[in-house]
Amino acid sequence: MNILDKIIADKRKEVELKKAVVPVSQLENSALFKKETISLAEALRSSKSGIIAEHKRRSPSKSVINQDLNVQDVATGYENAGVSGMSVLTDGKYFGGSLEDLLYARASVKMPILRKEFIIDEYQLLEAKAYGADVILLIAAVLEKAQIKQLSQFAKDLGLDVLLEVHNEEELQKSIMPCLDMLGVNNRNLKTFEVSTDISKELSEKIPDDFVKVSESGISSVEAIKDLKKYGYQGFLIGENFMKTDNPGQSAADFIAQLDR
Ligand SMILES: O=C(O)c1ccccc1NCC(=O)[C@H](O)[C@H](O)COP(=O)(O)O
Repeated sequence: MNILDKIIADKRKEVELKKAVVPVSQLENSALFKKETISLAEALRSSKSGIIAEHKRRSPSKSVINQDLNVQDVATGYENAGVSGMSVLTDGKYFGGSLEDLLYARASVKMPILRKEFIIDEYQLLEAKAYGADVILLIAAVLEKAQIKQLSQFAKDLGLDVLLEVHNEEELQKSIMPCLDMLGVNNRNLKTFEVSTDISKELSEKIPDDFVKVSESGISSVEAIKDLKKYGYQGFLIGENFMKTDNPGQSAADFIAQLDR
């Protein structure tokens, strides 16, 4: 079984357990559930940097990245640096994240926040809303076309933006549908961990212009972003490059200063 299949198998069990412990009504009655969301797609359309900076403690491909920081400091640092949005990994087993991380990030910043999770069930979208997310990720590699349609429509009904992630043309072709806001190309093959921004470049012309294009993973240089902008990308999801430093906010600020030069 590859890592993605393992993550999804665990996620199915986790979601069923959570449903038994925290009823939907509890999520719907939370204060944040009623909060208006902020659109990441809009922020990316109007923003110069387009950086979506991620909070990521560890990962299956890199093991530990940084376990010593608190999420509020990371979030505030990113916002002060001028990123367009933040991504918070909420998976515990493989990434060391949690829904509490999302809650603390939400309490610290006003910018759009993406719940970075392996979404397979509407329940997780209710959780995303209840814990303060503005955006959710759907991964085409683990969802049928009908599920993408159902989950993205449910997210839109909750006022959440939808970022749909693909890694090849087949995933892209099955995923193009109106209720998505952003189309992300993951430069990391989640089955082999191979990383190359060439896949973002290859798929760029096949993504219709009405979607905001986001390039995800393995981005560590300003030159890579300048290059990807030529292919129409407006969003750039960066995790490890900032999180591996002692001060991710400062690292993002230095990066954005170079982009502006
Ligand atoms: O990062 C991994 O190793 C990984 C493995 C399996 C599934 C997902 C994985 N990452 C999630 C992400 O999409 C990245 O955290 C995100 O795009 C940022 O990537 P990076 O800038 O390379 O940290």
